[in-house]
Amino acid sequence: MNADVRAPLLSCQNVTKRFGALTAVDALSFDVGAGEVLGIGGPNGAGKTTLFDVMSGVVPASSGRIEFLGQDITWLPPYRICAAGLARTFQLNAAFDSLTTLENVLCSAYFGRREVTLPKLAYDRETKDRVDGIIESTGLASVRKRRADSLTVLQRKQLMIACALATEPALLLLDEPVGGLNPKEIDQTIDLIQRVRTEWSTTIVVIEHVMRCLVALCDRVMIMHHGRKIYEGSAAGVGTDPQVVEVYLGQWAAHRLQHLIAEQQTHA
Ligand SMILES: Nc1ncnc2c1ncn2[C@@H]1O[C@H](COP(=O)(O)OP(=O)(O)OP(=O)(O)O)[C@@H](O)[C@H]1O
Repeated sequence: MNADVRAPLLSCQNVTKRFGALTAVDALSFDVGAGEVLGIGGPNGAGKTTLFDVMSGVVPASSGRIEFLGQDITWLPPYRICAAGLARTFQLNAAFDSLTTLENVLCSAYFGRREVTLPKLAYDRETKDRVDGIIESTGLASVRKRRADSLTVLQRKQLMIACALATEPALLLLDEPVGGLNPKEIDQTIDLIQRVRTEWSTTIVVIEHVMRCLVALCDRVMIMHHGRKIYEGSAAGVGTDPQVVEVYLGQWAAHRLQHLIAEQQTHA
């Protein structure tokens, strides 16, 4: 798919985030086209999660502008950004531990799209059915009545995706969705993200260190270093970019990535 022909769903222009003297995100500009999957990689501390924090309103930008669906969302609080259709997951578990899987996803469906007043919490039949469908699709049906703090690492990651989907996002930000998972679980999660893209028509930006995940999922990859973009292009080009190999992958991982891409092209 050619991302260039699509109107941008999200546009980041010179986005900067400073923590005191440290510039975690440094005048970063990029677009995300409707329907595409953009992968973000880069060394630890490159500013990837901070970028998600700024995009989702968790921390305010120091400067720059973020447009989503034609609206300036740069200074909006997280709940308004979520209500506008931009949802995210976190590297670490971010569910309500004492609530069940079902209750967590219902809460997201209820609070994610509207400005509602506590303590009112009422779900209509349509919402309940939609939530049941999401729980089924994300692989959580067998644990729908289990408390979140009793779930496995994979299930907790699935729960974060389920909660995000319950807000009906146009854009979903996934922060290391396969971090800490074993190879079989990684395959399951790649399959889930592919289904999120096709079945929910969701545009996705995914931060990941696991290169085979980025290769399997992404139309385009951006690599960050010291808060800046050092590469933007195909996943296939990542392993041959001298600066990316130097500061991030190293020769061994770059070689493995090239091998993986060659294998994928053979089977395509
Ligand atoms: N709240 C904060 N206060 C001060 N410094 C912060 C804060 N959050 C992040 N940083 C710093 O900003 C830089 C970027 O961190 P960030 O977590 O965005 O990197 P990352 O690319 O996501 O790394 P990783 O791959 O390890 O998750 C790091 O130097 C980090 O220590």
